[in-house]
Order: sequence, then structure tokens, then C-alpha cells
Amino acid sequence: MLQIENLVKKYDTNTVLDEVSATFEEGKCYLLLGANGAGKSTLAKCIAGDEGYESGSIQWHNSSTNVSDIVALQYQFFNSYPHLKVREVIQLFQRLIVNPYDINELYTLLNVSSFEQTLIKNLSGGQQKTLSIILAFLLNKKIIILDEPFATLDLQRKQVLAEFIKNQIHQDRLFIIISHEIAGFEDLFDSILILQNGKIMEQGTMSDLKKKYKQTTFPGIEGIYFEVTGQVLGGYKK
Ligand SMILES: Nc1ncnc2c1ncn2[C@@H]1O[C@H](COP(=O)(O)OP(=O)(O)OP(=O)(O)O)[C@@H](O)[C@H]1O
Repeated sequence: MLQIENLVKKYDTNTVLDEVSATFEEGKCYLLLGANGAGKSTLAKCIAGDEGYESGSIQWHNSSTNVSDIVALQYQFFNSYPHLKVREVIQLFQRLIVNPYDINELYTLLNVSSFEQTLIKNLSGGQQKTLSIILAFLLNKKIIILDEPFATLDLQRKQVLAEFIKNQIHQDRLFIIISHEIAGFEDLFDSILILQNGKIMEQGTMSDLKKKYKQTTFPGIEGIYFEVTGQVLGGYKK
């Protein structure tokens, strides 16, 4: 279990995470929702150890495990090594990583071979996203955080990725997905967390939140989000 307690993160005087507390269990997939600038990516970076924080704690089962060692964070884009080809970057990472994940299935599903000879600097947005997803899985970590994995992917890749993630959710894995795109993928998520202005406004299992928010303006997760924040995921205000 990943336990976050009273996490405070500031950039200068801007308090981006304001006493955030949450727990995440193995074998589950969590959806982290919030408007642009709510602090979602910052929370992901704090969990992955890419950003420090002012106060609070991030622990794995109350142990001294260094959480950043067990987290793979997929960034929204990958554009390092501009003069290497996609295949070369993947091979490089396969050699660098101890016990890399066997990505053959995902490689085929996401049709990486169609652009494996392309230089990184020439990749389209969707191809960069696909590569960043492949590299996140390759790291073979217990906690996988995907930052907008579906945005910019074509419909077919979105669907096969959602299906692949669903099959990857087992006792030894924990997924945290940041996504504004949820239409069609709602059954992927066990629980939702809603961040607004650096605070967790709501969190719970899908079934509990559906019971709590019965009369929603919109169906499903979109409706819960609207009731909690007064905004639609696209940004419209009540
Ligand atoms: N390195 C940084 N230095 C200063 N401010 C930052 C930095 N990174 C993020 N911020 C600020 O922190 C706030 C939260 O940013 P963050 O990227 O976590 O939001 P987000 O919820 O992921 O948004 P989005 O949906 O647009 O990706 C924003 O106001 C942003 O400008």
C-alpha cells in the first residue's frame, strides 16, 4: 500500500499540493482527476521522487522502502536522444534496466514497428506518447503512473492500451492514471481521486462514489467530477 500523508509541495510561494493525503492499494487502478494546473503531475513527480516536497510523507507499507525505486512514471512526452531511432532507444533502455519487462506484446499492440526506424526528433506527438508508455512499462516497477496516456493516441491505440492495462492489474501492480480522457475507459478504474487547487476534494471507489453522487447532471465519472468541482472535464464552469 502506498501511503501519502499531509503532503505539501510549493514552487516558490505557490502552494501546489496542500496537505494531500491518500492511500493506494496493490491490484488496483486509480484515476487522478483535476483541471489544468490542479497539481496532478506534481503529485506524480513527488511520488516518483522527481520532485522534493516541503513536508508530509510518502511511504510504502509503513516501511523504509525508497518509494521512488518502485515507481515508473510515464511523462507526457519523450524527446531525449533526438538523433537516435526509436528502436535504438528501446534497445538502449533494455540494456540499461536490470530485469526489464518483456514489452513484446505491448510493442505489437501499439504497432511500434511502424515507426521504429524514425529518429526521435521526427516523432509525431502520438508516437512520442507511445514510446513514453513503452519505456514506462519496460522499467518493470510495482507502481506505474501514467500521465495522460490516452491523449494524442489514435482510437485503436487508446483501446488496445486500455485493454492491456486492464490485464496488467494484478496483486503485484498498482496503477495511477492521470487522464482527462475517460469516455469509454470508465471500467478501467477502481477508484477516483479529484484534485482541485492542490487539495483532494473527493476520493473513493467507483461504486461508493456512484452511490454518493446519485443524481448527477452528467453520467458516470464526468457527473461525479462535475458535482465535486462544478466543472466539466473539458473546463466549462457551472
Ligand atoms: N517546475 C515548476 N516550477 C514552477 N511551477 C511549476 C513547476 N511545475 C509545475 N508548476 C506549477 O504547479 C502547478 C501545478 O502544475 P501541474 O503540472 O502539477 O498541474 P496538472 O494538474 O498536472 O495540470 P495539467 O492537467 O495541465 O497537466 C501549476 O500552477 C504549474 O504552473
